[in-house]
Amino acid sequence: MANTSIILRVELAHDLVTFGDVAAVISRAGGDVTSIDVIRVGKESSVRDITIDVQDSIEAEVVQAIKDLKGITLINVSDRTFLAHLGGKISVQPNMPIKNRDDLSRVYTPGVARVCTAIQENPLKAYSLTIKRNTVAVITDGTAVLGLGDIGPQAAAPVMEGKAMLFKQLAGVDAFPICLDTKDTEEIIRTVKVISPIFGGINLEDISSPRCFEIESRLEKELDIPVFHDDQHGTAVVMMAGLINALKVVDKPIESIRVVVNGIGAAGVSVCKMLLAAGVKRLVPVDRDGAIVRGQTYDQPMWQWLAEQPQVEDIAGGLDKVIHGADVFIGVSRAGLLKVEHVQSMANDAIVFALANPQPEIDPEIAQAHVRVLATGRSDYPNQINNVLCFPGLFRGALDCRARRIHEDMKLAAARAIASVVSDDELNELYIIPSIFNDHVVTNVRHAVIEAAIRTGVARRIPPDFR
Ligand SMILES: NC(=O)C1=CN([C@@H]2O[C@H](COP(=O)(O)OP(=O)(O)OC[C@H]3O[C@@H](n4cnc5c(N)ncnc54)[C@H](O)[C@@H]3O)[C@@H](O)[C@H]2O)C=CC1
Ligand SMILES: CC(=O)C(=O)O
Ligand SMILES: [Mg+2]
Repeated sequence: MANTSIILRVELAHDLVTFGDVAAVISRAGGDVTSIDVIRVGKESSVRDITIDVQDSIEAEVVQAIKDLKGITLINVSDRTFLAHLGGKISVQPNMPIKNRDDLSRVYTPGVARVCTAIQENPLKAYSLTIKRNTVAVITDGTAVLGLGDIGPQAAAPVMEGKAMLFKQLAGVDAFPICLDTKDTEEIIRTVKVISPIFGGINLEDISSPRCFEIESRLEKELDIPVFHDDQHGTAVVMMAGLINALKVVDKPIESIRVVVNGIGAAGVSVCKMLLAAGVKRLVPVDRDGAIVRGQTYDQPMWQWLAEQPQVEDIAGGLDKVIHGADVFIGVSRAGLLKVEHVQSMANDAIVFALANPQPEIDPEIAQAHVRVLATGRSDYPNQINNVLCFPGLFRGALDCRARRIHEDMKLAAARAIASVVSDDELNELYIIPSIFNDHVVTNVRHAVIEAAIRTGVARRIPPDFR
């Protein structure tokens, strides 16, 4: 269950109620008081801010319990998550102050004109004389935002701003959120192309499938900067890192396992591709109409591609049937689709990655007792498999070596680099994947990505630490 932190500003009438009464009511209703600030103390009443940790599902009950208390006036309720979003989460900062006319004439007209001309004569100079070398566009159309679905470009913005914050804080990359008010594939492709000159890379985000496949592959062909759909490949990379380590915990070789992937959308297709590239021999992709069966025909080109792969089983049926005997379940679908009976029917030492956000395919509290290794996309449980472990270091590496593109070798190298952050001594059921706050993650991913880019000839620059 998700917890939230709320701040209640209350006035207490001293002759009717004490703070002890208030704390007792909060505790009985299921909240935890984490701090109290005294705002004003008068003879007859006092005003305090009470910060309370509470599960989302009972927030309203806790607030109501306080309202019902005699002698209490509830002045305001603020939610710390909403407070953190006030005014947006990022801003643009100049790299130097403009203090006088001399500065002005250098950073702006007339001085700037000479720099413009230099770039016109040699476009590669854009990398040294503009923000291009360190700037990534985070582009969405708002059609598959987290597990919330098609909520539109404006509502998608807080997620894109969050990604931009993570890019900057974790890897020093300047990322800019761009929320497009169109769902038309051709219009999205054209828009991204025409805004691309200022960017060193394109991170596509939360664009629903199957349009995301066409959009990404066309942009990859038509642009000379890396284009990376994070929900596809970032997820697959981090899933792979977790699986490498989870398989060590259960001591099963990757060639022997049977894997069910639920939800063959953006993330699911890339997860399947990466599993095949890593050596999985028995794969069952499942979407809302049941398993994608080897040899059958599908309208969706990526499903058709999967149905042509020899490692995909020719078993038909829903999750109820195909999950029997599976060693690994990977969910990139929707909340609550994996039932406890499903997990109980899996092979011994089952591995379950329930990655749907914000609510996983199964409640971790319920699943834990029936599996050997459990991971979710959430930060409030152990083993968080989230693409944030990948995209900052991956783009840091791609920008530093001015990679033309990000290909499969670079992704697999990133997966291995993330997995390697957890040493064999540390590895256990509850620690298969490092924390995003582990400094080695970005450093190792960057290094592995640059190495793979140089080895495969897509790097246009050798960074100083590789010379
Ligand atoms: N933990 C992580 O890092 C990440 C998690 N995700 C999560 O994975 C989920 C899917 O994301 P995307 O692939 O971007 O979305 P998407 O919309 O492209 O794909 C979702 C797929 O699930 C399928 N689906 C819906 N109901 C189903 C059912 N009853 N049984 C089987 N499949 C069903 C849909 O038909 C679709 O193909 C979301 O919850 C998202 O938040 C996505 C990216 C990263
Ligand atoms: C984490 C992420 O990118 C998603 O859930 O869509
Ligand atoms: Mg996403």
